[in-house]
Amino acid sequence: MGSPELARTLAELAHEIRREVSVLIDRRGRILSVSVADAKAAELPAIRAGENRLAGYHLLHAHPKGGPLSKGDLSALFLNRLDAVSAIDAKNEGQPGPIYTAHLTPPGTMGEEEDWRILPPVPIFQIDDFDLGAQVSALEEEIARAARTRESKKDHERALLVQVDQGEFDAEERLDELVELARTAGAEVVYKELIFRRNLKAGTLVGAGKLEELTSKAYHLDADLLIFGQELGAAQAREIEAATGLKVIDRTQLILDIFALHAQGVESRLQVELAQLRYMKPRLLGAGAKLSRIGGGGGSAGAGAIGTRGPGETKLELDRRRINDRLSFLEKQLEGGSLRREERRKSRERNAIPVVSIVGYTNAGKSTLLNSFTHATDAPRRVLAANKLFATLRPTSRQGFIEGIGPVIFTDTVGFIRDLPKDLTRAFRATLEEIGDADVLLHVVDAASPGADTRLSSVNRILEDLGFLEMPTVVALNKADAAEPDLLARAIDRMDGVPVSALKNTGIPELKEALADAIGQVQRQEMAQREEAKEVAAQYR
Ligand SMILES: Nc1nc2c(ncn2[C@@H]2O[C@H](COP(=O)(O)OP(=O)(O)OP(=O)(O)O)[C@@H](O)[C@H]2O)c(=O)[nH]1
Ligand SMILES: [Mg+2]
Repeated sequence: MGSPELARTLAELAHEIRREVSVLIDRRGRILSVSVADAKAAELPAIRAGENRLAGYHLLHAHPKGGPLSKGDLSALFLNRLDAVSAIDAKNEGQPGPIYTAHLTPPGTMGEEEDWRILPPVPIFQIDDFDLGAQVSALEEEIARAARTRESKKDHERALLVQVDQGEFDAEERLDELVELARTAGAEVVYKELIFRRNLKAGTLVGAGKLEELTSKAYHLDADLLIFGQELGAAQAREIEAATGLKVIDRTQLILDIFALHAQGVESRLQVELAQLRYMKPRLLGAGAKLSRIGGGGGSAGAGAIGTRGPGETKLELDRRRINDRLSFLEKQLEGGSLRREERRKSRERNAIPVVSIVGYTNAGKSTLLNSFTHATDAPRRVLAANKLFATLRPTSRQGFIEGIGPVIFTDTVGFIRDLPKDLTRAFRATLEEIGDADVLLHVVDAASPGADTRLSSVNRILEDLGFLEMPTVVALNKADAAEPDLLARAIDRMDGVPVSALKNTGIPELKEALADAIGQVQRQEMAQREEAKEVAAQYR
């Protein structure tokens, strides 16, 4: 690890020019570079992406001010996966003082100790005594072993989740929702954190120090995916990737990904692809830069990696030159779709059979309720209901029956979510507009999970955007079986809803009664309007 002569020369030089001096030494003792800079700014070769090894270099440097290893030295060690970093104390007129050395600790040791181990300082003449080589090979062996275990058990990408709390009242809920989204996308959440920050940092959102902490967490928890609950700008995502070496995606990408996984039918696939391309387009510009991935497990960039999935079997086409062509093709295709829908709408006799649109937050139990309404508990009539977000993407209609009304068509719709990505709202607008064809809306609320009120208002906000807030609406407080009784009682009061359990089939008759009332009212109104029109017509005859 360098010779006493080299150490002495460095100390003299640092003292003379009053700057830090660094040299990079490879494992055969050859000096690769010399820089007048501290460890963080020293010139270092790029890390070999995806390799489960150390960099193979030892950074030796002299501090004119003296003292042990600084925070900057240690993070340079960590972030660059150096074999070791050493600092020579040069404050004594260029006479080299003790040498401080640190090397990394093996991954998976979080909580027990730091990311690095600082060895006891040694006087310069003992510099040849330590066998850094043995230390380093032991460490590399351990890193490789961890990587092998990881490869063998890895069917899920392991992810760190970060939600920035800017003082929103529902920050905690947002983090929980992010966990659900990540889980639905097939990630294994190994760490989550709510980071309080009133002001976001332009480049890194959470600041360089926090990113370092997260990099360290990822190293020890063997994760290579970092998911942000905030939308990241293209430049921001790249900066965070560069700083952490992790694959970085945001909530929007995660949602797009889930939609891509669940999209069924030609039209939803086109809609999802359109939304994905619109979102990806600015992010592909300038994304050619090679990223170093610390701890990257090799396979993670393969087929089906989170954040790169396309709808159905098609992998998301990332060729920038073809994006524009594809975008206009998709837009044209979807335009055709909405025209066809328009015609269908016109040709259909205006609701000879009343239509109830089931709307609500994702995972509220809309599909389960549809099944329970239409007694479709057996395949193949059963609609997919699953404890995953956005299980339903395509509107499905089933005929049911309501006492006093007769046959009724129930339509299941795509679930809503707070801050639905703009591109997705746009893409699904045509689908969502079908909600407006209904006579009555059935708004399903999950009354058993915390935050029912916020979810109810998020849904109402989207309905308002679509112009459907004024439609006659019945609120169902679902999952009554799992709800805290007094919380449920309060929710009934506040939201004026009917408690039901779609799963246990309780409260269904009462809910149908409420729907019958609402439909009856709509029918009476329509009847009155028709009568009025007839009278007006009669006057002019
Ligand atoms: N305990 C309980 N769980 C329910 C009830 N209704 C639905 N669930 C569960 O909630 C989860 C979501 O149900 P879905 O019917 O798929 O919800 P959804 O609203 O259609 O969801 P998306 O289509 O993803 O928007 C499933 O795991 C259901 O089993 C209920 O009354 N009680
Ligand atoms: Mg559903």
